[in-house]
Amino acid sequence: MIEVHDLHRHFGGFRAVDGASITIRTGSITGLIGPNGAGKSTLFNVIAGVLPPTSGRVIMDGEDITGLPPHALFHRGLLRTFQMAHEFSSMTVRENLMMVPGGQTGEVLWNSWFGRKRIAGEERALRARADAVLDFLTISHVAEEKAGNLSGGQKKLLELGRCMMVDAKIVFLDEVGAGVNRTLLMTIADAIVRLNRERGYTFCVIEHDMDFIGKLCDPVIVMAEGKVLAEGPADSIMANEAVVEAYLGRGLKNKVMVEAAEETQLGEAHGAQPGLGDEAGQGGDGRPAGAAPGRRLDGRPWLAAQGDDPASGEQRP
Ligand SMILES: Nc1ncnc2c1ncn2[C@@H]1O[C@H](COP(=O)(O)OP(=O)(O)OP(=O)(O)O)[C@@H](O)[C@H]1O
Repeated sequence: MIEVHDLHRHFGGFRAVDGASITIRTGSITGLIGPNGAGKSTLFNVIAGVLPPTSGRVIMDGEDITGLPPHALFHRGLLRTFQMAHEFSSMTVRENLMMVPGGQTGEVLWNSWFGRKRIAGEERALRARADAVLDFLTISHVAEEKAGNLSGGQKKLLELGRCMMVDAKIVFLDEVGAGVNRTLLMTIADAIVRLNRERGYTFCVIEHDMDFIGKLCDPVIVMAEGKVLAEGPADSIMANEAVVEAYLGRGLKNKVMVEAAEETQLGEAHGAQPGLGDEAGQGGDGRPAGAAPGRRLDGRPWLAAQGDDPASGEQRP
């Protein structure tokens, strides 16, 4: 369990995190949502040791881990992935996975001369583990591909795979769905649920896609202006006036709600089935066909369903 007590992180006079207290229960998939600039990533960075807090405490399983560097947290099984995936682009996908566990015999020059047998044995074991991870994530077909050639969604799966190469206890995922097409988002969601149920991983997930949050996360914690605004099951959070207002402000909220009601009536008339797995096409604004507007509570447009990260023009194998 992670407990965050009255955490502050200020940048000069600006309070990016302003007295946030949260609990991440062991075995949960906890969602962390909030409008842009709410302080979600900063909170992640402080918990994961990327930034020191201005004040406050982070406790993991009863031990104070406040301010420990990322490598120390890594050894305790606490990992954080980033909005932008951090792969070694000129190495293959399998190699990216194989290099995650540290302390390999071959890293020492002396051993590379005199410990060849041991190194070969370790490499075989690592390769087998990497291949099992790729199989679990259903991306075995890209094992030999240079990681730089992967699509945005495949890079996110690779990040998850890196967490699986060590025995992670708790994984902080930052905007796992950003720039990812709906099909791969389903694969990522499925991998998260299986890692949670079958291997006992705890997750804390920042995500703007409310279908994704609603299907995966319990509880959902909402941040606004550096503070925790609300916490609870996804459906009650999405119906929470204060939460919708924090995202939209009252004028825009009313407009979006009227549009959402109209759109729902239209969707029902056409028998549309909104949801994460809806791949029947798209609405004119880029969201999947039948998905109600406002599923992104911040009102930003949906990404195109075809291909990941359309803006980046990334090449996919
Ligand atoms: N290193 C920094 N220096 C100064 N201000 C920062 C720094 N990092 C973040 N901020 C500010 O802190 C606020 C919170 O940023 P943060 O990235 O944590 O928000 P967020 O909720 O993750 O937003 P988003 O959903 O857009 O990623 C923002 O106003 C941001 O500009």
